[in-house]
Amino acid sequence: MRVLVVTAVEAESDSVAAGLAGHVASAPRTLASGHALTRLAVPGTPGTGTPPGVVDLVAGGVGPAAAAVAATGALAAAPDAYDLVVSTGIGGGFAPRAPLGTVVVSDRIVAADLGADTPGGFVAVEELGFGRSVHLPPPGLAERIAGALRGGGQRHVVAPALTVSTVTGTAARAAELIARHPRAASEAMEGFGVAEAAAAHGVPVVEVRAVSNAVGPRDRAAWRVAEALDALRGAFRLLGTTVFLEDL
Ligand SMILES: O=C(O)c1cccc(C(=O)CC[C@H]2O[C@@H](n3cnc4c(=O)[nH]cnc43)[C@H](O)[C@@H]2O)c1
Repeated sequence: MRVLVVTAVEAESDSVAAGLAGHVASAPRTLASGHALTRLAVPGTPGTGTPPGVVDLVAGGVGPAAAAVAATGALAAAPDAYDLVVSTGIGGGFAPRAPLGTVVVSDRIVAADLGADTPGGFVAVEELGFGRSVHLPPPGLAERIAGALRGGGQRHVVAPALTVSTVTGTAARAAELIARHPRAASEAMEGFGVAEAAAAHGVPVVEVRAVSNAVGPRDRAAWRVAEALDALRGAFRLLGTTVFLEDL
């Protein structure tokens, strides 16, 4: 399978690369968007019929717009080159569903603040008649990814992944989001941007987040980024030997 993996920062894409055991990395090439794309050739498993895979990595920057630009740069540079796009990196977790270190696999990718604030509360963009705020991964993909993580003992949850442009910093905001999205497990800033680019190019998308902090009152001291990056590496180690080498 040919997979495009979009992260926000290099530390996240480095964790993904470290997890894809046995890969052979090419020298980075620069996309027209200015982003560096690194290609990993992931060997198949001889004698099992598992084909080799290709994973391209791009660190596109923080936020949905930057992520959309980077994903579009890679997708437009190689039309029909990808079977799947993955938005991944660290993210906030909604307690109690996603404690620190949990890997959240999206069954929905939601732009949680795309809409209008009104006296009656938030109105999503589709209710305003201007488009969409939800993208869905292919049926069954999140469960297949979860199966690979479960097999490797990685703590994980299949749930909606929220995308915001402003990191939640209060309990009230966290409560507002979970009231609108009761099953949500993660909050990050790039997923929906990557999903929009993938949809525009007709390529399936999924989001995979490793929880670095609790969504709620701002407490930077409580963030556990290194642990989350390690969980991300572990998740992609498992995915690189199973899901990423299968056909969608
Ligand atoms: O609150 C701060 O002072 C602060 C300082 C530096 C960076 C941040 C970020 O929020 C980094 C956002 C970056 O990390 C992802 N991320 C991780 N946890 C969350 C979260 O709880 N909510 C949203 N995004 C999160 C995100 O995808 C970005 O790439 C804050």
